[in-house]
Parts: sequence; C-alpha cells; structure tokens
Amino acid sequence: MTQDELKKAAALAALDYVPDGAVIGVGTGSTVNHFIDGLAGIKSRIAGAVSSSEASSARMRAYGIPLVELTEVDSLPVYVDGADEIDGGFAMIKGGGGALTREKIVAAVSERFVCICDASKKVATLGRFPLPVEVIPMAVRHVARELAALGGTPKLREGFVTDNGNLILDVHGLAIDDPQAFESAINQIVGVVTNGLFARRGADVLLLAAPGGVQRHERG
Ligand SMILES: O=C[C@H](O)[C@H](O)[C@H](O)COP(=O)(O)O
Repeated sequence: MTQDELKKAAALAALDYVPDGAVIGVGTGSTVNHFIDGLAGIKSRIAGAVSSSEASSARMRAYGIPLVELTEVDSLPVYVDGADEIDGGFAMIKGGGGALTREKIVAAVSERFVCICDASKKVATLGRFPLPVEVIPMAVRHVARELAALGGTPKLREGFVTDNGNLILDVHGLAIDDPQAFESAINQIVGVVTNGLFARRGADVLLLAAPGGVQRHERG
C-alpha cells in the first residue's frame, strides 16, 4: 500500500467515531481530506462540522457539509485530525500544513481527539519532524533567537502566511523528551501565537494504518 492509501484507511476508520446528530470538529491536511471525502457520504447523519482551516472549510463546503462556527457551540463530542508525529504517550507534533492554531483551538473544546495517521508518523521521541511555531510577524526575529536558546534551529517557512495572517518558524534539530514542558516553555516566548506540540491536550484515540490493517489504540 502507498502512504496515501494508508492515510485513507486511517481516515475512513474514523467515520466509526462520528456520533449521529452531532456537530464534530474537523482538522486539516492530506489525511483529513480523505476523512472529509468519507464524511460527505454520511453528511445527512451529522448536524455539521467546525473546521480548523480555510482549506478544510472549502472542501466541506464543496460537499455541502454544513459548517458551524466555533462561537456557536460550547463543546464538540469528537475532533478528527492527522499529525506529523505522535509518540507513545499520544503527544503530537502538528502544523506541517500551517493550521496548528485553529486546530489547537478546536481540539481544546473537543471531548475526544481521534488522531488518524499512517504508521510512519509513530515515533519514540518527538522532534525529527521540524516543530512549527506560529509567530506574530513583527516578533519573528525575537522568537527565532529565543527558540535557538531552547536548543532548536528555527527556519522561516518562506512564502507562507497562516490563515490568521502570521508567520511560521519550523524548528529543526529537536529531541523532545518532555513534550508538555517544552510546549509550555515555547508558549512563554512573547510573540508566539501557538506551537505545534499537542501534548497538554494530546490524542485520546489513535487510528494507525499499517499494511496489515488499521490499529485502534486508546490512551491509557
Ligand atoms: O497543519 C496541518 C496539520 O497539523 C496536519 O494534521 C498535519 O500536518 C498532518 O498532515 P497530513 O495528514 O497531510 O500528513
């Protein structure tokens, strides 16, 4: 199976976690795109979706999936999203597509985070994938110096602006032994909007697609 076929298998397995009549949270990325394609087939079963990016909104709008603003709901029963890396404690690096801030907001109000991945995303230690950090533009050089002081090598994602009008620094050369502590440390840097560590609010369910099938793991 190709990596894309594995992503699709994980994504379609997540349809089992969509409650009837619910408004659900929907992430961003190539794996989630397969989920949205599957969701289109059961759209009459749900009340709507809160989107984490302009790209996912456009894809769902094209299918006629009703979009709901996060300001219209107090909580969501489930949030389905991919990851760039996930470790054994279900902490993740996300934001390879630059959608980390809205993803983290939607995840924060969701009762259950269902992470959909192909098996290449499972790692022992987070950090081989460069950690995305969304930054207010005027702070970019300050934040880069502070990230270097924390031990990483930040590189500006050239020609990229987030849905929120900000910049992304991708931090290379990390081996993150304590994801929750590192997530908090980066959040203390003035000018940082969000960092791509989802450790304080990690995944609850991991649907990991390997050539032998989709493994279903629950946290704890
Ligand atoms: O900003 C993008 C998101 O965090 C994605 O969930 C992540 O980058 C994984 O993307 P993909 O499913 O394309 O590998």
